[in-house]
Amino acid sequence: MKNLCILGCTGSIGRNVVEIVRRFPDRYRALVLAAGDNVDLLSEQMALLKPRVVVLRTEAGALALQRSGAAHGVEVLYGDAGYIAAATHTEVDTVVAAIVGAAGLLPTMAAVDAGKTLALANKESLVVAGGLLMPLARERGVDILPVDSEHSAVFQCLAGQRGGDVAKLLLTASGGPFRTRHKSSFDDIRPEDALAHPTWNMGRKISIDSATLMNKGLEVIEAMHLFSVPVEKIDVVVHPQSIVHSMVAFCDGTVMAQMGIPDMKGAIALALSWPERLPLNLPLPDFSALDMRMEAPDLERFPCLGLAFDAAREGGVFPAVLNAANEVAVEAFLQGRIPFPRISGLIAETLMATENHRVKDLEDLLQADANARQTALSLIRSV
Ligand SMILES: NC(=O)C1=CN([C@@H]2O[C@H](COP(=O)(O)OP(=O)(O)OC[C@H]3O[C@@H](n4cnc5c(N)ncnc54)[C@H](OP(=O)(O)O)[C@@H]3O)[C@@H](O)[C@H]2O)C=CC1
Ligand SMILES: CC(=O)[C@@H](O)[C@H](O)COP(=O)(O)O
Ligand SMILES: [Mn+2]
Repeated sequence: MKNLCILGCTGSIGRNVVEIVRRFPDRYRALVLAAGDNVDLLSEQMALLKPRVVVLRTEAGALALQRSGAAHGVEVLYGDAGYIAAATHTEVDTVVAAIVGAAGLLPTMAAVDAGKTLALANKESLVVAGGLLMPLARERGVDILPVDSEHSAVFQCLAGQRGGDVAKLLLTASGGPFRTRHKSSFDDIRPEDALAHPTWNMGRKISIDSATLMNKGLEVIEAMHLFSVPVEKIDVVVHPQSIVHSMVAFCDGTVMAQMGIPDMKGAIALALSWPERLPLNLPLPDFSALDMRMEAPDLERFPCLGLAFDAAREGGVFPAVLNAANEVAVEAFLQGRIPFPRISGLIAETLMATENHRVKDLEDLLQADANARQTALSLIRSV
């Protein structure tokens, strides 16, 4: 039996984890559930899973949960200290990191520091602080098992292989909802258009990231850290059907691909059960009916991907700045405050306004993140 702490239990990934725990109750126990603000869904999950500890983002949320009566006999925590206590709980074996954005960084780092196995969905943690998180994981002997579908694919293709034999990581991208749309109409894109992902059903922030191709850019940086591969050895290939989840090319010309239908339960279950596989029995792709395409990404229409490659090459605090500016820009687009093409413009201008430097420590990164948010916000206000 594995005791889990599910950070971000009320989100798209979190709800899939809850489904898996309910399907395999003899293998997994949700000892800790950590939500953001969704008290109602957390209450429902508590009734089903009977956790021992729950966490909400604010004291008001924690009080609302307590007043509802749903938390009888359950320890209720809140805020940063609550998430960190949850992620380091002595009886937890595996922490599922599925909070969205840089908000997931501190509990993810705390989990690794406490020696917990990490099932990592929160790619922003690695984008912001991969240079600190990976050495800490090595020092603590912690396994980081990727939940992100591309990284799960690469992880599976690399299993049993020698790192020195890897020629390229080939990350697939769906291309998002605007893959074939002409740039001249990008100003007309509404949030609901950008949220309509063609193949995956995901949370709001990552859906917008997929539409700008920033998701793939973040994933390039995530892959660099997870697999200790230089950015020059990572390529992005657009594959609109999302059946090939990613590929690895080896020095002999062999290319290994991992495939399956676009359903996150596959990658989540593997991260929880590795090196075993759970009898999930997801439907197989219908290969005889499939018209699988691959094409190059268009960096002219989707500049976010180029910005992320540049930040990866530059290193220092730039990946953290890229991420912070992107979070601000995506939120502003979702609120209708900026048009779609302005997302990449804001990120580029925030990077240009930042003097890059080597990362000293976590404090330094948090400061770079805060400064970038300020810069991006003031650029929005100045229009
Ligand atoms: N969805 C997917 O298929 C995939 C997601 N990922 C990654 O997984 C992570 C989660 O994505 P996804 O599930 O789509 O996101 P969602 O927006 O669906 O869920 C986000 C979760 O984080 C919680 N949360 C949000 N803000 C905070 C905060 N400030 N403090 C604490 N908790 C917070 C939310 O709580 P509440 O709702 O209660 O407020 C919710 O539980 C992201 O990093 C994403 O890039 C990676 C691959 C695929
Ligand atoms: C499911 C998953 O891992 C997402 O990151 C997905 O890959 C997003 O789709 P895009 O390929 O459109 O970014
Ligand atoms: Mn992905």
